[in-house]
Amino acid sequence: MTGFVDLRNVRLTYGGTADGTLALDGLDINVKKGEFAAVVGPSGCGKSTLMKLATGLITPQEGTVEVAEKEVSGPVSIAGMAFQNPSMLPWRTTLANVMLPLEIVQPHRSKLRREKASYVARAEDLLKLVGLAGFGEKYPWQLSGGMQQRANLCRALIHDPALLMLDEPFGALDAFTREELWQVMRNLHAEKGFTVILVTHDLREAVYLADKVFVMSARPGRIIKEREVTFERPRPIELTYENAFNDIVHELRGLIADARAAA
Ligand SMILES: Nc1ncnc2c1ncn2[C@@H]1O[C@H](COP(=O)(O)OP(=O)(O)OP(=O)(O)O)[C@@H](O)[C@H]1O
Repeated sequence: MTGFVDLRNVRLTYGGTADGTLALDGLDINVKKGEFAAVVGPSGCGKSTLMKLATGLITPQEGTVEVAEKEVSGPVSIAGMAFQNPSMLPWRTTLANVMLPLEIVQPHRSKLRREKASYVARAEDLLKLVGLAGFGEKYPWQLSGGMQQRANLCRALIHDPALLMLDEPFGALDAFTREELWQVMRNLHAEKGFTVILVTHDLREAVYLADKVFVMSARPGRIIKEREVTFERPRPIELTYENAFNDIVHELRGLIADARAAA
């Protein structure tokens, strides 16, 4: 069965095939529509490269990349992205930052001027969903790191993407704020039903949020394990202190330790 995001037998070398860096080799990954997938693996194994391939920022030398049953040959407009650094524009209010993609992505770009009020309402609804109701007129530098990352998630979702790509979005936050943001992410996914691929070094984060965790080998990266996580949703944060949860975290930790040792 083809998935919503489907990479097959992908090989990607940076900087020329002869003397470049072979980042991925023989990588297969299949994420179904609406699924929350997490990708974990040793440092430098090619996780961000996988994200760049799935969003069409780079193309592989070998293999195929399909999103929504279409071969990817350029930037994927149905994807929203959020990274570790929210990089909000300091001269724009939070609301104006959240609305930025609408000025770029079609069909919103053409409709923005005419339908401004409904787009503003959409942005305000998103801010409310992540707990930032009333903060739209503040500037990013008036927000805490956790609040900026909440706004960053809104910006990634403002054009209603079918696919959300998250690359270490909670990595720079303290442990408590991170757990709050996990719950925000859990609620957004339940409410909107988009497909998610989350790259993370935090195995607890992967197991808490994902339906399926993909474990990568050391570079050149490929998928060495696909681990289903079947805990009932919505998942309470207390789940992360239960034995069944920690057993999966330890299992993943063991796989990554072995992958590092084999490198
Ligand atoms: N633009 C580039 N040019 C050359 N080499 C690159 C480029 N981007 C990444 N690489 C190399 O490709 C390999 C995979 O990098 P990538 O960033 O995908 O790994 P990662 O798993 O996301 O890393 P980390 O866990 O440290 O965030 C690394 O060896 C990296 O140095």
